[in-house]
Amino acid sequence: VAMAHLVAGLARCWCPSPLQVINFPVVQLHMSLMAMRASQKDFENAMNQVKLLKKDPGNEVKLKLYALYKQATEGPCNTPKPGVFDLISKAKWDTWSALGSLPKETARQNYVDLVSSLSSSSKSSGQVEPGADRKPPGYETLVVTSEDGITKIMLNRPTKKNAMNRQMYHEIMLALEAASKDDSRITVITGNGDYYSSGNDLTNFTDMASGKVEELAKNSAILLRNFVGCFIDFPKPLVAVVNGPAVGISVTTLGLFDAVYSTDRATFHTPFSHLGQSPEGCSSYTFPRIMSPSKATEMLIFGKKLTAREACAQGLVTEVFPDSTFQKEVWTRLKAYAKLPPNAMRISKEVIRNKEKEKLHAINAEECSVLQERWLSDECMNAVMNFLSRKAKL
Ligand SMILES: CCCCC/C=C/CC(=O)SCCNC(=O)CCNC(=O)[C@H](O)C(C)(C)COP(=O)(O)OP(=O)(O)OC[C@H]1O[C@@H](n2cnc3c(N)ncnc32)[C@H](O)[C@@H]1OP(=O)(O)O
Repeated sequence: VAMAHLVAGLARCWCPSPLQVINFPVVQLHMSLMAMRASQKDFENAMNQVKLLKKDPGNEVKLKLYALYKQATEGPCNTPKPGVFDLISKAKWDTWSALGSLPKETARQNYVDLVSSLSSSSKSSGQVEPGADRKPPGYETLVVTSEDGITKIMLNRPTKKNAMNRQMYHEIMLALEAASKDDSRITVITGNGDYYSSGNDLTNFTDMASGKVEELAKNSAILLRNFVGCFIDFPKPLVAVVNGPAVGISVTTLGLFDAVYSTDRATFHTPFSHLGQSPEGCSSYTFPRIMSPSKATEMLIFGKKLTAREACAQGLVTEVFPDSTFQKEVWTRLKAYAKLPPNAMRISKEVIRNKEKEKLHAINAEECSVLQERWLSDECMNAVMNFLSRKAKL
């Protein structure tokens, strides 16, 4: 349901008309192509053409259209930043704000050009296909359940070792938002299959090899910042049930959980240097504090892989359990914890987290902006290409 809300919300946000719907009638489109300087009339035409697009252009394009429309009509973003859990408004605000001081005329031209490119790639057959672009409700990359006072968010791409693709980042944010408001007392993140998660899905970077790499890097940095922001702000006790090896962002974000229970089969590593990347998930701040600066360096710079017992000795993991009894022991304990008074748990978390919330958000912003540059480096692109061409296992 939350996913449906986001999709519907974004479907509304890219076009000024409140009547905009997700399905588009199939209509032959007539374009004012390649106008060097878009007039107000061109702009109005483009707004009308947007409503006639046959194919849903996807959320990123809709956000871009929204931002360009706002910039063209109102100028630079001048509204207060929405809260981190107001996902749709925040995504819209971020995209508009990213346009900086782009002149109104240029934004108008870019809007017209973008609509033009969408329209020319939109096939027209003269028939309406009801429901063709409608997404089914629910999560595609997660299984989310709630019982015994515990909401369990299970990463569910076991054949890809639960690598986090863009869809999964968005769905985790939505699931956390929903869990923050449901009547559960504890929220758990775990993985399906033999891995907790192999971290960022490296195919997220495939598009960087072609076309608008700067734009993709910028959008990825915004997505990452919002994603990590949800962990910083999550108001209830958040527990990781680490059912197997964890890599990259699935390790760094552990520093933002309230407890981390691990099977003795799990390993933990962050191969950032191997990938030409740099730390994220606030790990540049949390890891040196949790471990010691030099132990954090071994992980974050040299990519040292820790066993579960080593990670526990370093303070990253709360407790390690034998794999054979892991699930039974952990869930028995969590069910007992979930009987504790919910308000007391929430308030205690608030007292602990509030001391450094602002700092964590600042660290998150800085890490994302450094990464945005890193993603464009040869070191990063070569490492990703190596993985995708199966030359290297990390
Ligand atoms: C929006 C952008 C935000 C960016 C945030 C940045 C985060 C930084 C990080 O997270 S860095 C960490 C990135 N992760 C990795 O580098 C891990 C890469 N994967 C591996 O090294 C290995 O796959 C493995 C060690 C995790 C597992 O090896 P194993 O041999 O046991 O299994 P396979 O390699 O055969 O994997 C099975 C299939 O899963 C696919 N896969 C696994 N991990 C990833 C991944 N991270 N990205 C994309 N795909 C992944 C793998 O390709 C296999 O798929 P196939 O069966 O179709 O070949």
